[in-house]
Amino acid sequence: MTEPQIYKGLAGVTADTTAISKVNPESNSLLYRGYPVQELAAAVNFEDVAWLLWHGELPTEAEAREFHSAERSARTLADNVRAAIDLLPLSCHPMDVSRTAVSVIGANHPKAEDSSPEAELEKAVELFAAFPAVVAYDQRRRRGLEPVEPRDDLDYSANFLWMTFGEEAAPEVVEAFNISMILYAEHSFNASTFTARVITSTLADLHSAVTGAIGALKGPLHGGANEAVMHTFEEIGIREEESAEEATARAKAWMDEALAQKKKIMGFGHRVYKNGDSRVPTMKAALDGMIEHYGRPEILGLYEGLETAMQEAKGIKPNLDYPGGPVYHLMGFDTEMFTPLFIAARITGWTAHVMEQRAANSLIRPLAAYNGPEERHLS
Ligand SMILES: CC(=O)SCCNC(=O)CCNC(=O)[C@H](O)C(C)(C)COP(=O)(O)OP(=O)(O)OC[C@H]1O[C@@H](n2cnc3c(N)ncnc32)[C@H](O)[C@@H]1OP(=O)(O)O
Ligand SMILES: O=C([O-])CC(=O)C(=O)O
Repeated sequence: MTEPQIYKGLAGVTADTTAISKVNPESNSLLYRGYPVQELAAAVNFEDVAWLLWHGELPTEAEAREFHSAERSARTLADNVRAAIDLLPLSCHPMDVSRTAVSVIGANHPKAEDSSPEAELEKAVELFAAFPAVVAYDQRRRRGLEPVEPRDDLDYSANFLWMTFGEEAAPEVVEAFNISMILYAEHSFNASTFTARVITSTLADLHSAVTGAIGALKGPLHGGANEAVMHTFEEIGIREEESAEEATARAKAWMDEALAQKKKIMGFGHRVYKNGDSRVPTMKAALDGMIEHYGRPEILGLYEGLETAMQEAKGIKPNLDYPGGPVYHLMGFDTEMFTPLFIAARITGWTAHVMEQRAANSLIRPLAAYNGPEERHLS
């Protein structure tokens, strides 16, 4: 009997088709429903990208008006979601809070077991609209602050920052946040999206799929890397009084030492892109803007020091989480909140994939080559 071919980590395996996004490592490009992501990031707001991912087209003016109003009216957390969050200890990770909150939001839904396309879209919109309040509520409770109610005169990104920090963010900060949400929104069959599709393939409901996807996103080989990048910066030491050059020198020395110890450095490398992540130039430009806005050249020094030392030693390039972490740090989020921010963005891609999977479903159930003991008996 011929041995089956094993594809460890499913690397290189094409599992299904998708019309939602195209990741092309050869041209180093990423298309959402055909549109280059950097064009979307420069021209539209995140709400409209969410619509695009769900519907396949950007909204018309009338559709946008109606959708923006639906999103603004669904931003408040139900009392039992707040109560569930309050029950969780402050020692738990914000990703655990996010996972629990999505589960409770799902349990609350009057159409929890209705998986018709209409019900599914309704759930996706409501989750998209409500989730920022989970992040903001958790960030504030960790700082001992009262929650801030949403404002329906602000768009998604401006309101997110308002609910988190209790003050209106500067337009350039809102813009950088909007760009980060768009870049994080969707990336084909990454581990968390595939998890959502596996769960959907059993005909489970949308909130179960998103809850499972959050679990897959938490790990540092996937979404948890944006938090891990910041821990690297913190370990090297963020010294506001330092020049970019001094920070670069310390970062390079840190990287050389870490690589000599054969450490894996979070924020570098990618399963699909081997020549640089298509989203990094756009996120790096947003980071440059935030460094200038907040007057923090030492962050650029650390960034460039690590990047250069990694390039020289191993030729491995940064992924989206590398500029993503410092962007959220400069905006004022606690490091542990970075991956929940990734959730807020990726809810759009996950739910688009849930709907695509359900529309042409086949149970996802691969084979395994058994390599345990031969058959044996108790006596
Ligand atoms: C938004 C996102 O989810 S992007 C991904 C975020 N994740 C990270 O940043 C975590 C750090 N990076 C990694 O662990 C990997 O690059 C992954 C998991 C993202 C991709 O992994 P794979 O495609 O399986 O590549 P793999 O881990 O086999 O790496 C290939 C080689 O490059 C090395 N390598 C890859 N990434 C790194 C890294 N970040 N630091 C050091 N070495 C690395 C590996 O050690 C391996 O070397 P070897 O051939 O000498 O053993
Ligand atoms: O595609 C991947 O494997 C990981 C990634 O970059 C993402 O999910 O954005």
